[in-house]
Amino acid sequence: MGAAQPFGPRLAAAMAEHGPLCVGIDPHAGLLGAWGLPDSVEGLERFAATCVEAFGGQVACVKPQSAFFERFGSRGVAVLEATLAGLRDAGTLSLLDVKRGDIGSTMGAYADAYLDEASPLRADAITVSPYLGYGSLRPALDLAAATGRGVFVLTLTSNPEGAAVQHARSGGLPEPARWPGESWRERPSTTPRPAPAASSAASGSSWGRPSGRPCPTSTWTSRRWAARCSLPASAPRGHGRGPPPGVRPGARPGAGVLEPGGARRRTGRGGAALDRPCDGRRRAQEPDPTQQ
Ligand SMILES: O=c1ccn([C@@H]2O[C@H](COP(=O)(O)O)[C@@H](O)[C@H]2O)c(=O)[nH]1
Repeated sequence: MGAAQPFGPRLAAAMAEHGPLCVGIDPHAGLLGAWGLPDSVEGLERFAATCVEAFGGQVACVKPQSAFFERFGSRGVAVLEATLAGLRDAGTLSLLDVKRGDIGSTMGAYADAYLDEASPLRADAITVSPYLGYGSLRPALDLAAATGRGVFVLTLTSNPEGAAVQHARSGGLPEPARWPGESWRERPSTTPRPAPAASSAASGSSWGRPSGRPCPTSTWTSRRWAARCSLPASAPRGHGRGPPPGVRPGARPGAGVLEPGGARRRTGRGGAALDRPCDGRRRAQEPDPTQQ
């Protein structure tokens, strides 16, 4: 594989032509019903085909949610294949929302399923979950880079339950990935601060976070998109060239338990000590346990 144009410039071009809108296809039972369609594979097929016809060639990107196709089994997955093919034929970028994340050969198989040029379920980009560690995503990141596809890594999601994990803080051992520059502004100056350029190059991070926005929202998601797409084509993009921002190179992962209520419990030597979940506003007010 070689000459595929990277996804970033392709998305930037699509947005320049059609605007920043990414249309989600989420055919849940209620929506099918509202369209006067049965909650069946036939209804799904009709809904998805209408979306392809309506949005193909009109918007920068379409995001089918895989779960709403998978719930109908192999026939639903066949509709998803047809939907992705229809978008391809229309020249519209597809972002398949599958939120996959696993380790080793399993992650490799997910990558093959969605990012390989020969796969019937290939999309222009997918969503992945970094819960098993950003490095576990490497098979997807590498294949995407090789085939000119994109990988959107979940960081902050819009659901309220996400904060317990996504905003958990470590006790000085490897921390959850942070937005470049986010935590360092809040911390005392004794905290080591990586040089911004080195940090972003090492992490391959390409997201930008608007400052002063403590809570994730759906609107926020589209801002991240815009920030990502406005980066120059030469900027490193999520290829796992190093630890994420806020994680020291060479830092060891370890085990830790997040107790109900947020109390911290170490689970052994080198354990990553997650303490309490918090939202951004509380975090700014609370003392930082790593500085005590
Ligand atoms: O943080 C999030 C939240 C939702 N999604 C996906 O988007 C659609 C629905 O979003 P709404 O906010 O309900 O309109 C669905 O496919 C979710 O899985 C997401 O990707 N990230």
